[in-house]
Amino acid sequence: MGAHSTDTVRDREIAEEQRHLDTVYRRLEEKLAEAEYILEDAAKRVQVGTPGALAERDAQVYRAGAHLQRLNNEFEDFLFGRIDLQQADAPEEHGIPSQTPLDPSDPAVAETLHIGRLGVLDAEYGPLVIDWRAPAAAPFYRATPLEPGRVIRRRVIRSKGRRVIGVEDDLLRPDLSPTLDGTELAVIGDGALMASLGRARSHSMRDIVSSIQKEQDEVIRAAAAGATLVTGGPGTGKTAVALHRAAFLLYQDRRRYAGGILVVSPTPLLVSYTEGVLPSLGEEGQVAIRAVGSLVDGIEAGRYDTPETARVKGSGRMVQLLRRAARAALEIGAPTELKVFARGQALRLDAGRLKAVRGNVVGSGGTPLNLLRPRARRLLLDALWQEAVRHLPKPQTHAEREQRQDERESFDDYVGDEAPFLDFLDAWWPALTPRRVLASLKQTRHTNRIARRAVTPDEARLLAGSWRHLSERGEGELSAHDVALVDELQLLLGEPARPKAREVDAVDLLSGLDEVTTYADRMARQREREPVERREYAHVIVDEAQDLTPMQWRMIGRRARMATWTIVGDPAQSSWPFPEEAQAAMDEVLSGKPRRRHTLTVNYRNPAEIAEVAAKVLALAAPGTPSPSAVRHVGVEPRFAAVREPEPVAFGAAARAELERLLGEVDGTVAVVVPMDRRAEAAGWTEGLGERVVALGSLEAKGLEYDATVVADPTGIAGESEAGLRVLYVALTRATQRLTVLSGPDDLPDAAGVPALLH
Ligand SMILES: Nc1ncnc2c1ncn2[C@@H]1O[C@H](COP(=O)(O)OP(=O)(O)OP(=O)(O)O)[C@@H](O)[C@H]1O
Repeated sequence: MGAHSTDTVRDREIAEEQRHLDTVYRRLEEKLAEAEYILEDAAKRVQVGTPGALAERDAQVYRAGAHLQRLNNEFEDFLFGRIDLQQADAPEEHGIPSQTPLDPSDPAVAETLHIGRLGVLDAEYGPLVIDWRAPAAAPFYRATPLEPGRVIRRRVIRSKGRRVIGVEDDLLRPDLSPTLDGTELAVIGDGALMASLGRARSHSMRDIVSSIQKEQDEVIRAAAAGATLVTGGPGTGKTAVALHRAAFLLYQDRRRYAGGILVVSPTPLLVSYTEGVLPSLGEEGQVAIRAVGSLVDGIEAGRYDTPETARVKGSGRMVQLLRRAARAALEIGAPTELKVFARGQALRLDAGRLKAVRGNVVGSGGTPLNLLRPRARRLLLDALWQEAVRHLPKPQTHAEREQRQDERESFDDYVGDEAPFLDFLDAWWPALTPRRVLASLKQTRHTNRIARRAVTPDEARLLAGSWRHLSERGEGELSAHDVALVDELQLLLGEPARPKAREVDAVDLLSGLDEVTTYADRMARQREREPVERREYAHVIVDEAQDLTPMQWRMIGRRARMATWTIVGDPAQSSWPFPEEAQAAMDEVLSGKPRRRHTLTVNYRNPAEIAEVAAKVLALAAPGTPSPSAVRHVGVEPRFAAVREPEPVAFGAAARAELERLLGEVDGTVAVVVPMDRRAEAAGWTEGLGERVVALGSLEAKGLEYDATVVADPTGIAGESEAGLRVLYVALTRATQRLTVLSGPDDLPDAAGVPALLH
C-alpha cells in the first residue's frame, strides 16, 4: 500500500513535469518557426546598410540557424532541473534574484524555477526555462542542507526525447514540512543521479550539466580574471568542469570570448573523447580544443619520444640549444667565398671577411634570422663596395662625395641583382624553417658541437637519434615535444621570405631597422587577408596541466599573452619528472596574474573498490597526497591475475581472455592499458573484438575512461620512467565498473592475490 502510494505520488510529479516540458516544447516550436522566418527573410533581403548592421544581421542569421539545427536534433534532457524557493527578502536586482529568504521558517514555496540547457521565455517574456549558466540557476548547484539559501527542494528531471521519465529530489529544508500551493511538497528519490554515474560509457564524454556539484560549480562560475587553478584527483571532474567553464564564460561575456577560447588537451584521443561536450551545451565552434601536439598549424604530432628523450626536449635548456642551432643552421653548407665581377675588377670576400659580415648582420639583437636577410644583403654589398674602392683615394669635396654616392648606388643596383650575388645570398643566408633546423640536429657531431653546456653529450645523442628519420628539409613525423620546439623556432626564425624575393624591392634600400619593421608590417597585412588560424586567445584552458613541460608552457604562453586562464591538473598523475621546473615555467607564463585556487575532492568515476587499489599506488607515487573520496560502490573487487609463463604469446592469450570476459560483464567500453613499448603487441590482442574495445599505451590513457579496464604489465608501466608509478596510477583509475590487473612472471601475486608492486 505504501509502495503504491509512493508510485502514485511519483506518477503525479512526473505528469506535472511533463506538462511543463510540453509547454516548453510548444514554445520552442514557435521559436523555431520564427528562426525559419528570419533565415528566409534574411536571404531575400539585399545587402544594404552599414558593415556593422550587416555583421549584426549575419550574426542573427547564424544564431537562428544554429538554434534551428539544435532544436531539430532534439535534445536529450533539454530541461533537467527545478528548484522550489522561499519568498525572497528583496526584489531581484539586475535580473539576479536575492538568495536570502524573507522568513527562513516560512514553509511555503513562493517561486519555482526550471533549469535547462538553454533559456526559453514565454510570449510574455516570463522564464519557462532558465539557462543553467544564468545567475538565477546557481542555487540549483550551490544549495546544501547547511546553506540552503532560499531553496527548499531541488529536483533533477530525467527525460528521453520529449518524455519525462523520472525525477529525483533533494529536500534542503527537512525541518520545515514545506508546502506548495497549500499541499505538502512531495519528495521523490529514485536514485537517478547514482544511476547516471554508473551508466555505461561510450567513446565520447557526456556533459554533467544536470548534476554539477557545489565545489565544481564554484570553479565553473569563478571570475574570469587572472588564473583559476584547479587540482583534484582522478575522476573528480576536472575535465568536465573545464569544459563547462568554457560554456559558462561564453554565456557570461560572449563578445569577449567568442572564438577566443583555447582548450589544450594532452592527447588527440582526449580531444576526440571530449569534443562532443560543448556542442551538447549549445556551444559550437567558438571553442578550439587542441592537443598539445597540434597547437602549431599544419603539424599533427604522431610520434612518441622515449621518456629519456622527452626529458631533454621538454627542458627549458632547449631554448639556448635552439638559438644556437638556428644560427648554426645558416652556416651548414654555406659558401666560404664570394666572388663577383664589377667596375672592371674581380671582387672577392674570403672566409674571414664573410664571418665578420655574418657577425655584424646578427649583431646583438634578437631579430628573427629570416628577417635579417635584407640586412645580410646590404652588409655584403657594403663589404664588396669597400673592396671595390679600396685603392681609391677618399673623396674630399662635396661634389666628389656626391659622385661616389651615385657610383655606390649604381654598384648596388648592378651587383645586387646579378645571379652570382643572388645565388650566393640564397646559399649563405638561406630561408630557414623550423623543420630544417631540427633536421640539422640529426647529426650527433654537429649537435654536440653546438650543445656546449646546454645539454650533455649523452643528451645530444638522444636528440640526434630522435630526428634521424627526418629529411634534410625536415620532412617526417614529429612528436608532441617537437611541436613545442618548432613553435620556439618559429619565433627565432620569423616567417621565411617568400620565394619570389628576387624582385628588387625598394624596401631593401632602406636602413636595416626600417627593413625589418616594414617587412613585418607587410607580413602582418598579408596575414589579415589570408584567414589563418587564430594565434592569440582571450581565455586559455589547460587540461592535465601537470604534464606540460617548460617548453610546452612557453608555447601555450605565446598564445595567451592577453588571456585569462583556467588550469586544471593533478600533480600525482604527472608523467613529467621535474615538477619544480614545470612549475617555474608556469609561473613565468602567469607572471603577475592573480590566482584563485580550487580543489575538487570527490571521485565520480571509480567505484570505491577500484579507488582503494589506486590509493595504494598513490601512496607510493606521491606520498602524502590525499585520495579523492569515491562515491559509488559496485560490489565487485578488482581482479588480480598473473601469467607465469614468460612467453608473450601466453600473456597475450590471457589478456585477450580477460577482455572477452569483461565485454560480457559490462555494456559499454573496455580498454587494455600497456607500457608504451607494448602497444603494437596489445593492438593484436584486441583484434576482432569490436568497437567497444581499445588498446592503449600508458601515456595515451590520460584523461580517458572506460567501463572496464585491464591494466597489463603494471611493473612494466611503473618501470617506464622516473614518473612510472604516477603513470600507473593514471592507468588504474580509468575504469567506472571493473578493473583487472594482469601481471607477468616478474611480479607474481602473493598468497592474497596481490602483486608485490601494489603492496
Ligand atoms: N557532477 C557530476 N555529475 C555526474 N558525473 C560527473 C560529475 N562530475 C564528474 N562526473 C563524471 O566523472 C567522470 C570523471 O570526470 P573527468 O574526466 O572530468 O575527471 P578528471 O578529474 O578530469 O579525471 P582525470 O584526472 O582522471 O582525467 C566523468 O565521467 C564525468 O562525467
